[in-house]
Amino acid sequence: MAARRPGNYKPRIWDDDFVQSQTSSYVGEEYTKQAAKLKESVRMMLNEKDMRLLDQLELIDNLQRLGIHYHFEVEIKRIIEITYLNNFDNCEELYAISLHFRLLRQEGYQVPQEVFNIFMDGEGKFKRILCMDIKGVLSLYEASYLSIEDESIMDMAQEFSIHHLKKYLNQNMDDENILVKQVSRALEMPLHWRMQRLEAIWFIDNVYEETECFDPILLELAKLDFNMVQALYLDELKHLSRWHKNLNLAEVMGFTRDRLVECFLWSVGFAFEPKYWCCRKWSTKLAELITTIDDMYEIHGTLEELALFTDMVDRWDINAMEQLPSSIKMCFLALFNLINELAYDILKEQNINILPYLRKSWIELCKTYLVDTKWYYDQHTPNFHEFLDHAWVSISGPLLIKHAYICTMDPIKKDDLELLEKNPPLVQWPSLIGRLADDLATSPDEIERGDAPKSIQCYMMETGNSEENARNYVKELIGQTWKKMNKEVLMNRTTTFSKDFARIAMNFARISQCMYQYGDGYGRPDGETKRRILSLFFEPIPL
Ligand SMILES: CC(C)=CCC/C(C)=C/CC/C(C)=C/COP(=O)(O)OP(=O)(O)O
Repeated sequence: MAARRPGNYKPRIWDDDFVQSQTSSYVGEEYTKQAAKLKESVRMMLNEKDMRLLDQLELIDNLQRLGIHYHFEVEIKRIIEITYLNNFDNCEELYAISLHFRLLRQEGYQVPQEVFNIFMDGEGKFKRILCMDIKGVLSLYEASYLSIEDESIMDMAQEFSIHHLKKYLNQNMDDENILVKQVSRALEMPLHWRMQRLEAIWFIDNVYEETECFDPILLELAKLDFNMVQALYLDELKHLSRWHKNLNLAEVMGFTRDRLVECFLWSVGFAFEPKYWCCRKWSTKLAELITTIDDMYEIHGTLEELALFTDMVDRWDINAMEQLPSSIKMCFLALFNLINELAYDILKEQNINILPYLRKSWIELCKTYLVDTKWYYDQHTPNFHEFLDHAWVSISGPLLIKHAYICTMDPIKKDDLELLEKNPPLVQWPSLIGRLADDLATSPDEIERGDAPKSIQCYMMETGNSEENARNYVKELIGQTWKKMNKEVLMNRTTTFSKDFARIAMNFARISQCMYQYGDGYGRPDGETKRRILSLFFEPIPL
């Protein structure tokens, strides 16, 4: 049965010649020394004994927003611990309590929602007078996104703050002041959901200099560090671009999206810190390959070919390859080689054979793709929950998160691997958010191409609701899933994984929401995605 149909994807924007021609001057000892000096000054600030607790929290908040907190993990951990023990009992300021709540929950401390009781009136509502303090309301708004399920005070806080921030924005629409900018951006997407690296550029460019606690040392370090890390990313990208050119898979396949640099953007959103190059390298390669395989199942292969491909992945068997057309043969061999190479690297470095484990996650993904294809041929529209039950796997989140574990953890723990195989909440929730964000953005193109129905269409078919209602429902579900993820990850209830890995897993949700924030930033990468790539990888911040 022939099934090939055009994908109608936009061509790639960045080719290898462009990437290799780029240079950065932010390399070498001179910059390293300058950065080390600045870091020392910041460390002294963090260690200052007489600093007020609130000033310390503001400093941490600014370091995080500026994207340089990763240099000061030990100092930040110590301050947060002290702050938790001191409990902030004497403070009655909305801004401060909310900041305290957000920063502590972010680090996994179980600050109760009742800390906000002092801001409630006799009817159990937030006092109206608070709306005079917009800085405080904004802080409350950001804090409310650190909530978990069944926290009615936090739900009220979110509703209250959204209402008053919108009102403030309407009344100050033409004002250029810093608070207006911050409120407008926050309402678009809360800080807790944002990709950190892009947030750093925005904060450096638009906000920090105008804040009350501005410190030129922090700004200098933030700009310098950003440019030095950008130089590092450029080297990584050159390496990956050479690999991609050599592989030549997307070019030969023809029908698929060719998105190496965009895949690297996903990977930087996943794990931005310089020490995670191994994770960026493998996630970029995997994402490139998954994209090709996703397109193969969705638009290129026939059902017979795809069933055979799935079976070959299941058996990890190159002997059956001859029965496949050459494009699909190439795809299988590329997959086979890449995964064996990763397993070889880990065996070499850590003396663990992770191949059986990697294979399982590929089998899981390909089998899910095949179900999609069968639904497409049978013209079957699953109900919403039937769809979601498998679609959080088909977004490839579980595969990427599990591979990220392998690339970031040393030593890899057998117990962790066994737990990850069961797709614990730490894997499920970020993947589900990725799926829902993708469906919100890609459904118009998918309907036009005649792809299998995704969550929006399944919800509409099942409930008879309009597209707008379906979209609102999906947005609501994203919010609920964040709360579940906060509970599992931040409150550290069931996860035994390290905080670093938990953060990387959560970042899968963040980078997905970022990529699909203004439509399909991956399938159509010539708009906001292009601008983001330029500023993250190719344009240094002027010092
Ligand atoms: C963190 C990291 C490295 C992430 C990489 C994410 C990535 C590029 C995955 C590949 C899978 C994919 C192409 C999803 C979107 O396509 P689609 O909208 O066609 O997906 P669908 O067919 O499943 O709806």
